[in-house]
Order: sequence, then C-alpha cells, then structure tokens
Amino acid sequence: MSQSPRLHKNLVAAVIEALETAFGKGYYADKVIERILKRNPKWGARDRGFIAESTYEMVRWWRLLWELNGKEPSLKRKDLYRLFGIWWQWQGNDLPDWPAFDTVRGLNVDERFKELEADLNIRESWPDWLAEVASEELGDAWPAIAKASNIPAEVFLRTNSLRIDRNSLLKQLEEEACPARPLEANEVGIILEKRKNTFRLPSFQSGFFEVQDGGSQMIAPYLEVEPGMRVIDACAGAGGKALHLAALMENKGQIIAMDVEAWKLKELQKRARRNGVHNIETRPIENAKSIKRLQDSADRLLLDVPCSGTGVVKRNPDTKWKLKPEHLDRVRKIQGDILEDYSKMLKSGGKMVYATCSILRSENEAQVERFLERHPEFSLIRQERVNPSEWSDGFYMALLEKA
Ligand SMILES: C[S@@+](CC[C@H](N)C(=O)[O-])C[C@H]1O[C@@H](n2cnc3c(N)ncnc32)[C@H](O)[C@@H]1O
Repeated sequence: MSQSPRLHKNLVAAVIEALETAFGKGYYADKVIERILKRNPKWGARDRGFIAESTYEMVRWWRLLWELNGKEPSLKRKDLYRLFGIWWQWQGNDLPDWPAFDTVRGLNVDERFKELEADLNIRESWPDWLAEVASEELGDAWPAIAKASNIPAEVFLRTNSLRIDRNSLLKQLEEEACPARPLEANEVGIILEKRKNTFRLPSFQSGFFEVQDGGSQMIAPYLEVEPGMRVIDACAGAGGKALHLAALMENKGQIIAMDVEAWKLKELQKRARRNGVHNIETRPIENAKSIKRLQDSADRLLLDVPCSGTGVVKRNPDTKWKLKPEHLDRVRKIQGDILEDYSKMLKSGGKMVYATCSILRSENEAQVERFLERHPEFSLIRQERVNPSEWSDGFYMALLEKA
C-alpha cells in the first residue's frame, strides 16, 4: 500500500488556479493564494497549508519542473495538471487514478532529473539571464546562493520593545501555542519553531511584535539613531524599519516617513497605532519639492531603496520569473537618483544608511562607490552584505557620514 498523502480534487484544482493566475496575470503568489483562501473560508488549516505550500513550491521549481516535463511552459489546464503530477512524483509520492494524471503517471522523474542536474540554472531553477548576471557579479558565491534561495524562509518576529521584552513575549507565544526561540543576532528577534499565521494571536493584536525578517532587523540599528533625533525614512513603505527606528528611539524625537506610494504610508499609520508609536509623521512624496523642503534637516537618513528583491527569493520565489532585465535597469537608475537627490536632506555631520534586499553588487557596493566618487563630502563608515546562503534573507547596508 502506498504511503503517499491523499490528494483532494478541489485542493489540487485550487493550486492549478493559483498557478494559472500568478503566471497568467502576473500577480504575486501570496496575493493569489490569499484571494483563493478568502473565497473558501470553510477549508481547514491543513487544506489551506496544502494549497499555499504546493503553490509556492511549484512556483519555486517552475523552470526545473518544465524541464523535467520536456516542454515549454504553458498555462493550459491539462499541462498544469501534468506539471503537478511531475512535482508530486518528484517528491516520491504516487499519483491517484484521476484521468488528469493519465499521461504522467509512472514517469521516471528521477532519471530525467539525472540527465539535467549538471546544469546549475536548471537544477536550481533560475532563468538563464538572471543566473548569468548573478554569476558575473557574485563569482564563486553564486552556486551556494542559487541553492539556498530555494529553501523556504523561516518566520522571524521582531519584539516591539516599546510594549514588551523578548523573554516575556516568548512566554506569551508559548501560551498561545506558538512556540518560538530567540534570534541570536540581536536582542529583539524571534524565530518561530513552526510556520504559523500570527496575525490573529492576541500578542500580535496587542502590538507586541511585528513579522520582520532577521536580516531586515539589522538595518535600523545600523543607522545609530538616538532618542530625540530627527530621522527621515525616505522609502518607508508600510514602515517595517520606521517602526523599528521608533522603538530604538524610545518614541522620542521625530521620524518623518516618506514614500511615493501614499497608500503604504496609511498602512504604516495603522501599524504605528498598534505598536504604540507616537513619533512618526508620514509625508507622501508628491514631487521634487517634498524633498527640497527638507534639505539639510536630518540627523539620520534611511534610504531603504526599491530593488530587484533578489535577496528575498526564499520568501518570494515569483521574483525569479517576474523580474526582467529592463526592470533591473530601471531599479538601478532609481537607486542612483534616490542617492543623489535624497542625500541632500541630511545635515552636515549626519549619517545615512543605504540598504537593499538585493544580492547584486550593481545595486549595492557599486551604487555606493559611484555616489562617493561624485560626493567627496560623504565617507563610508562601514558596509555589510549578508547572503541568503547564510542565516536569513539576503540584504546589504552601508553607513555613510556627511562631513
Ligand atoms: C524596499 S521598499 C521599503 C520597505 C520599507 N522600508 C520597510 O521596511 O517596510 C522600497 C520602497 O520605496 C518606495 N519607492 C519607490 N520609488 C521611490 C522613490 N522614488 N522615492 C521614495 N520611495 C520610493 C516603494 O514604494 C517602496 O515602498
């Protein structure tokens, strides 16, 4: 008798629909899954987990699966069922006797894998163009990064030190059936023992923590803020790092959180209320004047710029397929412009952090080098890059000082 987990037709159909929508309409898998699950509130935790994990895994291994199939990618239902069949068998499972799997049942997936595995781009499932860019920029570090980026990320929390200390939060999480352990890299990070939706926990609703990758938790402390300072977070988005800055500043002083997308700042305001943060003022960037008005005004400036997202592929496997060369060129240009224009907001003697969640040198060290060549009034204090092959997502940060 087979030990394979049992497949349910409606759940497999949901996975097929999620893939069709994610690749057909260009939406991110997490949004597509969220919508499908919302439409079907009666599914239990296990069913929801099956749909989410299967979709993520098939997105992650998209190229490899099509290579195993020996065909160009297609979004026809019958082809997606075939692909699901390949994925299911590749994990050592047997397929049920559904007609949709008739053409793929019993295929020797392992043998086919052996024929293909010498090619790193296929084996680790990356598009050739992006693997080439990464290999050129990262050299010997690339194969380990290519591999590690396929390991699903752990769930990290950041204790909101304005409301609670880490040990008390760990105890409360235990009581809420959400066991976790401390992150060694800092004093506020927590790693969940098991993936879990934490947003319904009373501890979350009380503002005791935010979900934030461990690597991302290293960026706000890098800016060396102190209570009472005037800090500008110029690409604040929904405020992951702005909230952390507020906690480090003990709610004292002023944080001006800016972004070109006003709706993200609205989300930030909601999170700030839950976190008990009072020192953040949000300001949408409407035009060049929004920046000019703040010239020479900040003690500290955070530029957490838009980037390729190549450091967070563990979390967003879609990035491998959605990112295109022209998009990469565009973000590099925006990063250069942001450094050039926004750095003017910093006072003399002030410090600024340039940060990305990219693994690429061209978005990281090379941007900072070019900026420093044009601006001798700035100097580099230190920089750090963590690759996804280490302990978290990939990220880069550089601390600069203005004379
Ligand atoms: C990496 S995300 C920021 C994440 C955020 N700091 C956090 O910790 O949650 C980059 C942000 O830059 C914003 N952005 C894009 N172009 C921008 C520009 N020209 N000026 C300011 N922000 C910009 C995006 O809307 C996005 O929210």
